[in-house]
Parts: sequence; structure tokens; C-alpha cells
Amino acid sequence: MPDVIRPGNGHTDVPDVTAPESSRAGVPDVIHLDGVSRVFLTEPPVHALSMISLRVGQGDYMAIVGPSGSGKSTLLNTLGLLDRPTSGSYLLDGIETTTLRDGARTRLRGRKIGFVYQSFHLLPHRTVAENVMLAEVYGRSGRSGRRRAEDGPAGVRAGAAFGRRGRRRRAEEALEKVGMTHRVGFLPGRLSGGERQRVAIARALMGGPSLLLCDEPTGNLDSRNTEAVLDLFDGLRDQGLTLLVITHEDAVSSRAGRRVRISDGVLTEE
Ligand SMILES: Nc1ncnc2c1ncn2[C@@H]1O[C@H](COP(=O)(O)OP(=O)(O)OP(=O)(O)O)[C@@H](O)[C@H]1O
Repeated sequence: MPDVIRPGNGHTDVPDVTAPESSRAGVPDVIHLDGVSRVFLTEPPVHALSMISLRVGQGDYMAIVGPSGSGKSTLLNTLGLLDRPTSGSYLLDGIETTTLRDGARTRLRGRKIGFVYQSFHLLPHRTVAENVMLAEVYGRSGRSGRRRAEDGPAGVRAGAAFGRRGRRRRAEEALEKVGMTHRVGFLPGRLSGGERQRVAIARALMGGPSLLLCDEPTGNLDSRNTEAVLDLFDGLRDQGLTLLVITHEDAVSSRAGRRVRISDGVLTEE
């Protein structure tokens, strides 16, 4: 839990790293960090993130590199609303997240963010389709759960699509995006590593997130499957998805349009 939350806390003199193309054109940033720090109050305290300012626009594809222990996961957890900064401001699609209560953060995460990890985290006794569908049952409760006042009339209409059939259809659409519709009934154990990661990406795409956060997504893949996943990322970026990818592989970071380095919690753009 954070000790102090001071959104917009006077750190406006912190230079922004760079403004993304899209924000210059008047489109809101997907990510806008302003003076974000994260201190773990251990003995001694760890300054995992120090005064990070960063703007990422829609359709940006950014690699995050840096040595072990430099703060990459802490940054990804912060961006993914899994952790709160100790201080600073984080606007996600224009929404100040640091002052939101836990429930609102969970719903926002469910609506806007997909996660992809090195180990695919697929349930072994569930089919490909079921694994993808379960994203809405567990990870996206804000979307599939009880309708909220702010959903408005569209939410009433959408409510009809929240049953199992709607989920199944959306899962098949997500699997189509990753080229895996021919394996919907397979159990994960019968898939190659590359195919498993594509299913995990389909699961992350459920709910139509605006941001995909990936932690070493090709870490368990050979070079051929790495290329396939990177091609997929290119396609998703072309469709307007924003991608942030932690990686230590040059083959991955060289494909991203932007590259930032974290060193002892300090971020610089390369
Ligand atoms: N819950 C925690 N409590 C205390 N310190 C932590 C905690 N989580 C991370 N840290 C520390 O914060 C720093 C940054 O950790 P982080 O996991 O973000 O690094 P990383 O760059 O992702 O490392 P790696 O590449 O090895 O995964 C490290 O010094 C780590 O020991």
C-alpha cells in the first residue's frame, strides 16, 4: 500500500521524456506519468522508481530495457494498476489513477489493460477457447460483472452479450486476431510454445484493451516463434493498440518504435 499519494504534486518541473506523436496531434495519451516514484519501505528503503515522467500515445510500441533489479517490473506493475506509486501522477487514457479506490482501479484495469507474461499461465485442463473466455470471468470482472450506472444505455445493450455465448464469440474473435482459431478445442499441453503465447495474447485482448503490457513475452520462445509473436505485435500496433514490452532481447527491442532504459529506477529514452 502506498504511504503518500500526491497526484500532480508539484513535480511539473520534471522534464517529460518525449511526447508521443499522437499527443502532439491532439489525441490524449494512453499513458502520462508525471514525477512517479515508488519507494519500498524496507530497511534500508528501496527507491525502485525515481521521478519517472513518460508519455505514451495510442499506437506507440515501446520497449523497456534495463539490468536486473533496475525497476522494470515495478514500472510495469504501476502501469498495470497492480501497484500504486508512492508519489506522482499517472493518467491512463486521461483518468488520474492514483486517487482511485481499489475497486475502481480493478475495473479500469479490466477495461483498458491486457497482460502478457513469459510463462503463458494457461490452465492445463481447459481448452484454448475456455482459457481465453476465462479472462472475462476472472480478470475482467469490471466488464462482465454487474452493470454500472456509468455504463449508460450502451451498457444495457452490451449486458446481453455478457453471457457465455457472447464470451465465446469474443474469445473466437480474439483467437482470430492471433491466428489460432484452428486450435480452439485443444488443451494447452498439445500446443507449441509459440502457439501457447499466441493464446495468452488472445486472452489479453479480451475486452478490447487499449494497452498491452508484456513482461519478457518471448523469453520462453525460440527465434522462429519469437518472430511470429513480434509480427503479431506489429499487427496489433497497426490496429492502434499501445504496446509496452519489457525485454532483454535485442531482437525484440529493435522492433519497437521507442526504447526506454531503466537504471536504478531512473528512466531515460534512447
Ligand atoms: N515488494 C518489494 N519490497 C521491497 N523491495 C522490492 C519489492 N519489489 C521489488 N523490490 C526491489 O525494487 C527494485 C526493482 O525491482 P524490479 O523487480 O522492479 O526490478 P526488475 O528490473 O524488474 O528486475 P528483473 O529484471 O530481475 O526482474 C529491486 O531492488 C528489488 O529488490
